[in-house]
Amino acid sequence: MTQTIALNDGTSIPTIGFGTYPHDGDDSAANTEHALEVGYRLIDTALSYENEAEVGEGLRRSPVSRDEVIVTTKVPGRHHGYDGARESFAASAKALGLETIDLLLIHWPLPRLDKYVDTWRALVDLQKEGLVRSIGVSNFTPDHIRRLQDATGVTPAVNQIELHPYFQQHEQRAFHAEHGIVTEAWSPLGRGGDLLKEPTLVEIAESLGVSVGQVVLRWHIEQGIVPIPKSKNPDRQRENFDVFSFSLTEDQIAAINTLDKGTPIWDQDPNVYEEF
Ligand SMILES: NC(=O)C1=CN([C@@H]2O[C@H](COP(=O)(O)OP(=O)(O)OC[C@H]3O[C@@H](n4cnc5c(N)ncnc54)[C@H](OP(=O)(O)O)[C@@H]3O)[C@@H](O)[C@H]2O)C=CC1
Ligand SMILES: O=C(O)C(=O)[C@@H](O)[C@H](O)C(=O)CO
Repeated sequence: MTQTIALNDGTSIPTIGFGTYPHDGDDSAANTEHALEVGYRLIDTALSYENEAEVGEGLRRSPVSRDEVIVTTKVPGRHHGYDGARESFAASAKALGLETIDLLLIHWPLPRLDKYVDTWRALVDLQKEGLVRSIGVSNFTPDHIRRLQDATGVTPAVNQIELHPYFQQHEQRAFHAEHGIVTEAWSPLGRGGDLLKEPTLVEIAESLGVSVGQVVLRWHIEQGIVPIPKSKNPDRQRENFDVFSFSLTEDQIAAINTLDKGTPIWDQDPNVYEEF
């Protein structure tokens, strides 16, 4: 059975999800279908990924029942504002072929536009209307989240942020813990780069007889962080989900915690980064 983590709105989500961007021209439908076969029950997409139709097709092809799957999508910068966010929801739902979306996030805050609070008001209403089950944000700093709370009284259920052993985001996570926000980790494997060759991780992986990727994902899960690894490779999709039959010791977690460089791998500061 899928392990889950509670959200602050009374629902829950699986402790690991499946990222779907980018699939490099591959068949997102086949990837989604295979991910469901492997056992993933949390699927991450976005209007901007331009693959919602294929993700929806994968859901329909799969024998896994719709109500077992949490489908996440996101409102991009070009749809910020109250009406824009509602239009974004409608476009995503249509593309996915779904009447309701399980988790809708604001993709980036784009503070210069100063529309993320109105965008949030739309998500709050969509949730009240039963069109969206849970609502959250992505790439929001504590200041951005405080503004949402002050304006609406509604705290996001989730904040999806870059998070891996090289960028551990301790302050942001402490803020989330204080406010009952679940942290989702994008690029949990550092996009398969140098992180997976890191000697400390290689040593831990060898001692446990698992892969470095599995160690990294287990590190997330053991700290209550929900990783959403992406893979277009069926074997790696399976490997990344196979992280529930071993655990890390406190010493191993402490050793991984020393790897934090304190800076993101990509130059995407949420205070200034704009993606439309
Ligand atoms: N909210 C946001 O702003 C953002 C959200 N996201 C979401 O997060 C998801 C994951 O992040 P992403 O940036 O893709 O990075 P990941 O850290 O998930 O890394 C994906 C890369 O690692 C490779 N890989 C996957 N599994 C393994 C493994 N076990 N061993 C070695 N290499 C592996 C993949 O290659 P291959 O496919 O060949 O296996 C791919 O190149 C995205 O798909 C998207 O859904 C991502 C960025 C920003
Ligand atoms: O993948 C996403 O969700 C994004 O927000 C992208 O911006 C991603 O970070 C990227 O590909 C940047 O080059």
